[in-house]
Amino acid sequence: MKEYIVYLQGLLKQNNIQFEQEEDFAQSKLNQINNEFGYEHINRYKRQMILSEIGLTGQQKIHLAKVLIVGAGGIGAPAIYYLAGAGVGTIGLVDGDSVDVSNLHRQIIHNNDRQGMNKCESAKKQINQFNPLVNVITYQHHLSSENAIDIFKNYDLILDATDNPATRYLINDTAIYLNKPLVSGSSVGWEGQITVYGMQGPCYRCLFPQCPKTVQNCNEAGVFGVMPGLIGLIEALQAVKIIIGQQTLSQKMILIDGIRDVYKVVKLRGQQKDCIACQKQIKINEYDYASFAQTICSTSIPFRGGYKEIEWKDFLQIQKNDNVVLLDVRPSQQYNIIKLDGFKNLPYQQIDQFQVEENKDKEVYIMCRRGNNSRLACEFLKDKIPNVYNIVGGIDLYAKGFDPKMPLL
Ligand SMILES: Nc1ncnc2c1ncn2[C@@H]1O[C@H](COP(=O)(O)OP(=O)(O)OP(=O)(O)O)[C@@H](O)[C@H]1O
Ligand SMILES: [Zn+2]
Repeated sequence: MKEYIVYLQGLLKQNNIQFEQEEDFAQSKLNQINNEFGYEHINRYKRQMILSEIGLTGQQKIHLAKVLIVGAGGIGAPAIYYLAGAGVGTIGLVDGDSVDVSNLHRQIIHNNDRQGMNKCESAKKQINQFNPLVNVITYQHHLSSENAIDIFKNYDLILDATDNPATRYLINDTAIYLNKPLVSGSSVGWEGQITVYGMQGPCYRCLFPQCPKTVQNCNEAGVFGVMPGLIGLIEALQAVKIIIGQQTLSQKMILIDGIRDVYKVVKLRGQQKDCIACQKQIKINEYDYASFAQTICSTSIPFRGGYKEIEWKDFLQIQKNDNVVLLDVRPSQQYNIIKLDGFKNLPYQQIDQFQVEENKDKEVYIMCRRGNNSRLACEFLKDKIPNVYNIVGGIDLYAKGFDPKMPLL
């Protein structure tokens, strides 16, 4: 009982809730637990309950905990699974996206039959079968500055399992504003990183007051499914350790390089006195997160002239003879997976290797994935070759207009 009261007092303090009679509150929680927590729970969780760090009290804390997971994608999927397996009593899920077949190599809580279904709904269906003792609450829309506080305030701790910097700052600011511990991870390519914000340590803004320019959230980067999987698992581990009062990754970060097998724990700098999130100087519902965290991928290259542009429908009418050169400037990995007849590959990064002398009297048509790098390639060649054309919209637009079944990479 005494241990419970201390734990509950901690929770109340964390959430800035003042209760006159904390003992009464603790007693009512205990009653709730006594009514809810029985043989069924012990049978299911006994293999972890016999661990000295968990025990009956720890398992009951886990049962009482309310954990919010934002994003039911690559990181969220294993986090949801393992937190439900561990017996977290209430799990909230926020995601407005629906299941796509290209998600399934990593988002293992979804399945083939649930393509097109909202991801929270799909995850809830899975958890209901997997562990019916868990109450899953779904928010089937994206988190925004308008709804974040209202959702977060119902939970004890937050997991960031999203993939874009604007949402990362929004989640950080809201969790810090409400004094909720935040477990935050990200993964791209073969890499992943994870830490815990708040809890007297730094927050995301303490570390990155300006949005890092290298942050990418575009699906262009590619990801090996195990990497977000690992990060999601460690997020679940951190969440449970916060609940049972064990040491966590606060002020530390795990960095994983899966292709080189490098696993590092680095120390982070502490909370910053001038951090506007930690100082609670941000009006979350008025803050423009999209402009603050504009990403490289969201920018599109404008047409600045000096070369010509052509639409696919006109390009397809052109006689392809020896005087016509077709260039695909996408990365070679993408070209090797899917290509259009007649196009040769020269990745944009190597455009300076284009044989100008050999081709300067020809018509050169350039395409890429969406029409941005091809514009840059045209800009590079426009003073060297008089007839350079950018094919507007790249192969994505071709697929949409002329071959709807073609996979978009
Ligand atoms: N503001 C937000 N609120 C809730 N969920 C979000 C928000 N922003 C992103 N997400 C979700 O976070 C998840 C991130 O998952 P993941 O990184 O695996 O990428 P994805 O968007 O599912 O896939 P892909 O990038 O291949 O299209 C997605 O399900 C996405 O919908
Ligand atoms: Zn901060």
